[in-house]
Amino acid sequence: MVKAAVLGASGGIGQPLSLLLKISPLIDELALYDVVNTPGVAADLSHISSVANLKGYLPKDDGLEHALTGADIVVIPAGIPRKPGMTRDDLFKVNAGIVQTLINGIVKFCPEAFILIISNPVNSTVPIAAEILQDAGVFNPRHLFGVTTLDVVRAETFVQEYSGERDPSKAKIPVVGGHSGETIVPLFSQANPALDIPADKYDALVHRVQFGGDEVVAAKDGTGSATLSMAFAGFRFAESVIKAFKGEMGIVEPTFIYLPGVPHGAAIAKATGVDFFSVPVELGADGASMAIDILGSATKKEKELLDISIKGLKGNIEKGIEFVKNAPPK
Ligand SMILES: NC(=O)c1ccc[n+]([C@@H]2O[C@H](COP(=O)([O-])OP(=O)(O)OC[C@H]3O[C@@H](n4cnc5c(N)ncnc54)[C@H](O)[C@@H]3O)[C@@H](O)[C@H]2O)c1
Ligand SMILES: O=C(O)C[C@H](O)C(=O)O
Repeated sequence: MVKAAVLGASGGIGQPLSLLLKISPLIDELALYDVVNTPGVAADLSHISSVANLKGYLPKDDGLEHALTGADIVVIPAGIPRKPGMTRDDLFKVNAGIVQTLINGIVKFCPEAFILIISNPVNSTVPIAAEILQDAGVFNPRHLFGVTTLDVVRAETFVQEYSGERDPSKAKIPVVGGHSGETIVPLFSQANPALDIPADKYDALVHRVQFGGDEVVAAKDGTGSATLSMAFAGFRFAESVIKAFKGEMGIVEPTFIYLPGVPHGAAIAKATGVDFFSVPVELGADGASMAIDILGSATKKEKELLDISIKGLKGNIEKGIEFVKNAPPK
């Protein structure tokens, strides 16, 4: 039996993500929580003739407690999205508090669940979650993931003309670092199968992966950011976590983790100087079973990109940790 919960289930990401989870045969029970509209979203999705038994919850009547109790996996797309002209860091003020509230709920009602954080800025919201879980004495770094799969999905899509794959997802391209602008680093040199990117196209391709989110924000013209592609990416990552939990071997996904708490991660933390970083991670029944160090094989150009990424990430991570340290005592 697998129970999944979506927090922020009525939103632009939450609704299509909940649809994908509802039709997945891997999930037996699905709980949808949001501060608004979950009765309608749940009523609608509950008519779909698929395996998952689905219920919607609001904050009233202990909704968060009911949504989270017994959950094996919690996916969090709650929080405000960007508008043109904003950075993901501009979302911190509002979203840090939302993530704090929801992680406090997880501490109380399902501290052993896998936690998948989509809410931006991921570079800071994941450290916020880690710090809260740590303070509560329930932090299992193998169970906490910042979802950076959309960066991988974009890289696969944008290199299709060079990968020659009819199905772009067949090209495995590790994307490492963080999830905002220059902290995102596609390692095209590590693609499998190998790519032949013309030298004069390389910089534009890297830039497109790093700033793909801005393309969508601009096109949506003030009405939000990526929702449908993110639902696809969030579902792909959640499905990988669940498949590994159920015993499937050999699943590897890049994800933003607390490196010192995951086997083989401490060496990467030492080499980069940051504790939180997205790297390819082997998933197992207990979550992140091993961080895979591919940074040493990066090209000179990729190492320059990594240096820029690390510089940016340090401030984002520190900001998340400080937020929890300075939070008023509960
Ligand atoms: N990690 C990524 O790659 C990635 C990609 C796209 C978007 N995002 C981020 O995901 C977040 C959500 O984006 P969206 O487009 O779905 O936004 P949205 O505004 O459409 O939906 C957010 C939902 O969160 C709900 N919410 C707010 N506070 C809540 C709380 N305390 N508890 C439960 N639910 C709450 C809202 O009611 C709303 O339904 C944003 O922060 C966005 O930047 C991340
Ligand atoms: O760009 C955004 O703000 C949303 C998301 O992080 C994305 O990469 O599309």
